[in-house]
Amino acid sequence: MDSRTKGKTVMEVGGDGVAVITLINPPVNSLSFDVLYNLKSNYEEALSRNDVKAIVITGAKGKFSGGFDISGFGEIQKGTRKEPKVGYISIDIITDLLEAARKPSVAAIDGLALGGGLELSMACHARISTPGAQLGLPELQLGVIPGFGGTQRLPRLVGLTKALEMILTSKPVRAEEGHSLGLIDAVVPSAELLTTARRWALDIVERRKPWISSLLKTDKLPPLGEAREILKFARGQTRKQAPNMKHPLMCLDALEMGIVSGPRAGLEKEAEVGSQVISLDTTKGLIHVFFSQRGTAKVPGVTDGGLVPRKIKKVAIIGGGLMGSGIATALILSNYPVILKEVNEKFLEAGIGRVKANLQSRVRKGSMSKEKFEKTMSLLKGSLDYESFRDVDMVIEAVIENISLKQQIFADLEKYCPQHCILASNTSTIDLNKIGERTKSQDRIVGAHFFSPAHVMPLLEIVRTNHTSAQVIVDLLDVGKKIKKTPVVVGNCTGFAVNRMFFPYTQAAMFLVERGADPYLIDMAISKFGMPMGPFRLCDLVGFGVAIATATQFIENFPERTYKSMIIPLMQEDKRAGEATRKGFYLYDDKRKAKPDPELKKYIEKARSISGGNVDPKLVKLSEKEIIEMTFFPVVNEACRVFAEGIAVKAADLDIAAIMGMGFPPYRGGIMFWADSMGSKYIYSRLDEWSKTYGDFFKPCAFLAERASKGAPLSAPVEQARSRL
Ligand SMILES: CCCCCCCCC[C@H](O)CC(=O)SCCNC(=O)CCNC(=O)[C@H](O)C(C)(C)COP(=O)(O)OP(=O)(O)OC[C@H]1O[C@@H](n2cnc3c(N)ncnc32)[C@H](O)[C@@H]1OP(=O)(O)O
Ligand SMILES: NC(=O)c1ccc[n+]([C@@H]2O[C@H](COP(=O)([O-])OP(=O)(O)OC[C@H]3O[C@@H](n4cnc5c(N)ncnc54)[C@H](O)[C@@H]3O)[C@@H](O)[C@H]2O)c1
Repeated sequence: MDSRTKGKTVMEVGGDGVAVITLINPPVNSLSFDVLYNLKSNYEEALSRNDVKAIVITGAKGKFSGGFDISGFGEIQKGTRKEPKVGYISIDIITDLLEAARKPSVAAIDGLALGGGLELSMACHARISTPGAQLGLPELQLGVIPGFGGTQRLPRLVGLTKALEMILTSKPVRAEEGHSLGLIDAVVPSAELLTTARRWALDIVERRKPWISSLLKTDKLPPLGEAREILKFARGQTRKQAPNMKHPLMCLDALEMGIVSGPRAGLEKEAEVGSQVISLDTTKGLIHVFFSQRGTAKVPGVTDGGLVPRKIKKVAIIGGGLMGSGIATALILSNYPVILKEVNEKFLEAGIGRVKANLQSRVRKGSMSKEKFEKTMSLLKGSLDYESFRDVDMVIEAVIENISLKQQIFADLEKYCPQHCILASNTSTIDLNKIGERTKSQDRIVGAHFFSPAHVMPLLEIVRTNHTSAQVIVDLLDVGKKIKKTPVVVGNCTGFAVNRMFFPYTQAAMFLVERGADPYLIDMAISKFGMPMGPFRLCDLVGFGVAIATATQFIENFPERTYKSMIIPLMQEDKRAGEATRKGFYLYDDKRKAKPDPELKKYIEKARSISGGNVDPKLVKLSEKEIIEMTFFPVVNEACRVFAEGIAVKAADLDIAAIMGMGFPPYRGGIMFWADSMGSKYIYSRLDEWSKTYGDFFKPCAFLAERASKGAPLSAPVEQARSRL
């Protein structure tokens, strides 16, 4: 393959008169412009050759196609590639050349047919797949819309309601479901895929099988009035669930146009809005997130050295509390045998009970069978001592946040565990060097920082000290992948990356209410911005015990930039400690529904008198934009410090850490991406102004000042910073 081209297709014509065109663009046979233009040439040749009666399209190496090459969108956004004429691929090539051809085509689908891949197959006259195939239109997840006719053909093949479900949720279906929906014509074993597809294609030629153009089907479409009602409902749901995004509604416009005015008009609308969505900021953010998420596992100096992950056969977890039980759940769900150690029978039973409850909730929801539950639980063994640790390959310590206890545990682990065993801690704040101080095993000590609930939250911060070996990082990256977490490798410091970014967020919110802003309006503005909840609701959820423990770490380690608010400690004194006590910033009913509490004022006023601050009329009347900036610019400031210190190697890692660890809205691209959309100069100037009025909590860091002075993006690589990785 020419190194300048991205992928190709090859065509082989068999003695049976079937031309097999294979999509080749590893690793997922994405449809790059090169692949698409090659496909067009192959097709034209197949149509012009007298020895070709029918065509089969398939993908190389067990994958049909993962869809349009997503980097192509980036090229168009950056202007490094000229956008083809609107509708050129979907109408001129896929519809008028392929689907309307006078020779039939069959898609032979193995592995995956996603996005443009599934759309290409839907333009074929039949689809044969293997049992494991995944079929879906996940485009909305990327900020784009199905743009190769998917908005028109999918409803005609599977019905409007199912098509809307598949498109709006971005979730794929398996082959069997695809078959029962009418998306797939036959499911056959892998070894029979091509022969069946060839035969099917010839059967169409010989009229033994129907020659179906999906675009012309109408039997699955509801009557117009009903279709309009269904679409109206879908629009309402979409507005509620994705209020800050335009592209899902634009996608519905294309669907509706096809139903109301016919498929050709629908295709034209799809092409028109498909082209418009590419330049939306939310689309840029989501595409950035797609690649950044995959980039987190690429750690310079670690993953580029040819190291192969060692097999982790057995894991031990110390502490079966909230975190330990969640981590154990995540591991056994991915078939790792786990030993859970606790301090006594009662706590052990409680820990195992929590794991059981985590799995039972899946059984109740129907996502796990009873047999699978039993089998998964059988991977978990309890222990009250270290005897069974003699053959474990990794230990994850998850006991309470107490340095001397953790130090003792690591010293014990060194005695009982084999020499190769990875010694990981789930600490959220403590310096790992301190934890390993009483051992000689610094090279195998690492942080495995899960987020609560550990079996649900997708992020795993892998914390590396100066001594942690590259092999240990590679091993943990592999475990992370196997338990379906997105790992972000960070350096060792108080709070690592996520908690360091989180802290100024809640602190800024406390500062604002002490100076007169309304906490409930702050929460509302931040939810509207796209966070799952505002900082006050979050503090209630986490519990004030954890909030105070974290604050203490920050006050000790970063005193110069910590805003010391007494609101939470004052409430804690009155035994209102958040949602668990039914009282915090909000009051909670039996159903955990939160409602504002007029008594909160009392605590705010008392905290204000302790801190000596005054109500500031400007802060009482903040606009939503100002609330967002005053809470998130301090986060950007801290993210800049984390980046400059080399705690994160890439700004994009902080974007993923913020999205997956803090709930930052993915369509804003992550904290650094969002900051760059506003510009370093603007952020610097705002922080600088606030720091002059309100103090050092807002003071812009040197990195931000430097980038602002050059007008440089915050996400540009740090050349000079001494990377800790
Ligand atoms: C204005 C006119 C422009 C032209 C018209 C455009 C119209 C577009 C029409 C079309 O409807 C749009 C699309 O098709 S958008 C793409 C839709 N497809 C997807 O969203 C699938 C995305 N990929 C995945 O979900 C997963 O990668 C996977 C396919 C399920 C595989 O998962 P797995 O865990 O095995 O591997 P990963 O680590 O995720 O990926 C491996 C590497 O492959 C890269 N990659 C995956 N998919 C694509 C893709 N579609 N385009 C480009 N690259 C892709 C991924 O980045 C990984 O790369 P590495 O370098 O990290 O190895
Ligand atoms: N709670 C969170 O949201 C969260 C998030 C990320 C990380 N963390 C970190 O995870 C760790 C655990 O937190 P948690 O919330 O699960 O605490 P927890 O109090 O719920 O659980 C701790 C458990 O450790 C057990 N334990 C104590 N000493 C032990 C010993 N010597 N051997 C075995 N078990 C022992 C206790 O009996 C208890 O069940 C802490 O370091 C915390 O900072 C917590």
